[in-house]
Amino acid sequence: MIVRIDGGRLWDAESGQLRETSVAFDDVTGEIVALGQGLRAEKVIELRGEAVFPGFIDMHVHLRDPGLTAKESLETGVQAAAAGGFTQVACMPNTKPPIDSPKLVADLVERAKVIGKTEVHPIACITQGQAGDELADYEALRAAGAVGFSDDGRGVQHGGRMREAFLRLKELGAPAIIHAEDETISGKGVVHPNAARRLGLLGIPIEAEAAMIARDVLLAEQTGAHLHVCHVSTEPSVAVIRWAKARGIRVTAEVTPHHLLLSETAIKRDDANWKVNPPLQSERDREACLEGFLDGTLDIIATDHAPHTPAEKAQSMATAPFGMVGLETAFALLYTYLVLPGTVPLTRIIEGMTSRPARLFGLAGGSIRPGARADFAIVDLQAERTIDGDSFYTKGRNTPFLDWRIAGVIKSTIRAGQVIYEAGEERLS
Ligand SMILES: NC(=O)N[C@@H](CC(=O)O)C(=O)O
Ligand SMILES: [Zn+2]
Repeated sequence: MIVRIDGGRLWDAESGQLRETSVAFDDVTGEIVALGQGLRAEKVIELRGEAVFPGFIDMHVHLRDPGLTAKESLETGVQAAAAGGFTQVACMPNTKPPIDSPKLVADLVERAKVIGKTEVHPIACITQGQAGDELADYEALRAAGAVGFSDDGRGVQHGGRMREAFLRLKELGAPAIIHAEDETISGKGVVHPNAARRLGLLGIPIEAEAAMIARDVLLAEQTGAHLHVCHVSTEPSVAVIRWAKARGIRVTAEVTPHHLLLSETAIKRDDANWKVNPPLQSERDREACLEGFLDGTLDIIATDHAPHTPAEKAQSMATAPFGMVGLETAFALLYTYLVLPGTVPLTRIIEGMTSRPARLFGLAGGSIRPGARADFAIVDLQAERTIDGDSFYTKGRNTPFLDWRIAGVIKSTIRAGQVIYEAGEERLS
């Protein structure tokens, strides 16, 4: 059946504007058929001036399934994703057991299809069991549906092992997605050294991140593999990536909403909702990330959605796990606090959440044009709300953005021509 969306303002990537026009898609093939006025359709979705963006894509989320489902399950994770306007997410393998076998990859893809909400692209382990030693079977994992490889949650500490991984990934044409952290530098630290001093905690020296990025861009240069750097958070990291790109090294990078919006100066007390890895860094680091995102050094936005239970996060920062939830607040936070004040153009945010991740990782979607997959995030940019954990679809409540005012409410999300989220729908469990 041909379905038409009327009354919306469609995102036009070329002009970077919203345009009052219609779009028609086929809900059987799941593809966009045409844009413009007077399109024939058998069904009409009537909007009231909402913005229609390409479905958002998040290349870094933790769905905690299998094994850690007290924090999140595949069901609640993909519902939270859909509620955030995301039609595709890539999930990290630091589950229990870690995603290091083709069966675990295929299971996630299959189960997500059955749930029928956001599409899930598993990222499989670089090393077996994320133990940092024996390499996983990339070919088999890729064949099962892995979109890339990462030991996220930890960096691969052994440079020689990482070099072997790069050689194999180059052969396969798959990206190495790195959590950059030299643990001999970060040690047992939990926050930026300034916050550590204020609160009597252990600090994470900021060079723990850039030191490993420097190692890996050199390995990527020599091996020719695609290196993708997760959650970049410091000024020297941005400088190293900028240098590597200028040199022609195949490196891409992501930045999170929290590292663009918050710095360690905002941490007022020992509250584990503010504990994340890499940590909130200095104001100077935050500004460098913003600049890096604006000039394209940092390619894409990723949430690093990392749910934990309220009990885990009720602990002191010294012992609570690292991580913040982000799927349901990402777009609105960026829109309200970067776009509306004029700091970042809307087009850069949308590109960082749609077309760029699609292009970098060879995914469907990411643009609104005939023949593209009918993936849409439908957003009321005028509507405002206050961030309230009780309204979340994720099981996680761990965010430092509780009570922040935001503009931009996701009204509905469509993936491959199917409505996968409607504001106010019931929670899955
Ligand atoms: N980012 C975090 O603070 N935590 C992540 C791990 C990670 O992405 O490094 C987690 O799995 O909880
Ligand atoms: Zn990480």
